[in-house]
Amino acid sequence: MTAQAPVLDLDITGIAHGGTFIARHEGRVVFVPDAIPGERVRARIVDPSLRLADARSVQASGSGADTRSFWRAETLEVLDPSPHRRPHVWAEADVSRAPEDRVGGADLGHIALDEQRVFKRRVLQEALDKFAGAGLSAPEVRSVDDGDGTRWRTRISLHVDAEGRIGPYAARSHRVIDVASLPLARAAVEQAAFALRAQKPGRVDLVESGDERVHVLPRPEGGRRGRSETIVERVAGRRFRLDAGGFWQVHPRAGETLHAAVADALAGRVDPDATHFDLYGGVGLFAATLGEQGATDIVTVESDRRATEYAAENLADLDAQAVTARVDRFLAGLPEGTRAGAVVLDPPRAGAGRAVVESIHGVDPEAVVYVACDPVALARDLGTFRGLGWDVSSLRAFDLFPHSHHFEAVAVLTR
Ligand SMILES: C[S@@+](CC[C@H](N)C(=O)[O-])C[C@H]1O[C@@H](n2cnc3c(N)ncnc32)[C@H](O)[C@@H]1O
Repeated sequence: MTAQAPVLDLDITGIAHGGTFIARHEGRVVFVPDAIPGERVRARIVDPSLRLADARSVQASGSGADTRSFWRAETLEVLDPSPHRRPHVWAEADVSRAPEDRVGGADLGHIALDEQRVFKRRVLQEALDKFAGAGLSAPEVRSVDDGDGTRWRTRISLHVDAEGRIGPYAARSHRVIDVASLPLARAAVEQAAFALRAQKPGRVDLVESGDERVHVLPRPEGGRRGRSETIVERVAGRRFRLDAGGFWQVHPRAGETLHAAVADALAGRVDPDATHFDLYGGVGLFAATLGEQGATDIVTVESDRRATEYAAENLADLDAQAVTARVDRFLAGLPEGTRAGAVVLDPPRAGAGRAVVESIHGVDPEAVVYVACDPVALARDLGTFRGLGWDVSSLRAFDLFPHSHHFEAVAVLTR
């Protein structure tokens, strides 16, 4: 018999973290992209090892051939569309194209913008309920401008394949797709992307800096990632110098939005005599916020040496120390009895983790301000803080990644 992937008609009942949606088939969870809760879709199961014969035997016996608790699928056709469905904001990601030809990176772009934010809030609420303990309410995920959610990406990565094709990858694949538009990219970034010629296979990053110049950073396969040129970003009147290829938030309003949220959280909580910590500090954005709020003794900790060097320069007018270290090791090495004023942390997607949360608890700060880019990691870490006696005194969320499942949250913890 020819192996053939099963096609099923599925009712979409929920949204999962990561930009896919949830259906159930005979009790098993099926993750389905390009769908919306309330819809009925025709979808093909894509787990490579699962073929029609296996699926039938699983269905017939209720056990046996496939023991995984979930399947993955791809939407072939929307049978009963949601009122929130829109033509995809990126034509090359639309459900009308073959699944393998749909670009990735805009996994909510088929949903009305306001409703995307409702779904993001739901994802945060479900993560809080599951991992952070009872009684926390997810806030509204607020828009940071009144636009249509396009033209915000100051940073994009394109890929170059062996045939010299340049473009984004297809969703959940490493196949380069030729596209006629990059609607989430800033206009100048899109223009620079379409002007690219003859790149070596690998990746090409494009970065629009605060002065609206676009920098092209080729990253050929096997090439060493060297230093790139220095760029300047501006937040609340302060200049931040950084490596063009180094970390900086992607949305042009992100720096101001998060700086303002952290400043609100810190207001009245900065004791000028205490030592304050900016953990996962990058080039010093929130160390500067601490300084603006009256901190006079600030330590910013970051594992990337280049970023720390820039942080030292960027914060030269403040009494700030920029340390290159892994946060877990840095905190574990603090002298016994160290006490902190406020701690700001902005970890990568994996979150801070139990050991770091316990170390922060150990320095007994006045307040902890947690800037999060992953709702599940945030919820886990909030659960750990709450288990140690901390309260979540405020939680805000910002839609800094329209048309994708990502967003940022800022939590304040006090005791
Ligand atoms: C989400 S970024 C935040 C950067 C900065 N707060 C900002 O807003 O520009 C996370 C930063 O943590 C750094 N990082 C990742 N893992 C780390 C670790 N274990 N210890 C210290 N820094 C780490 C990354 O290099 C990155 O600069």
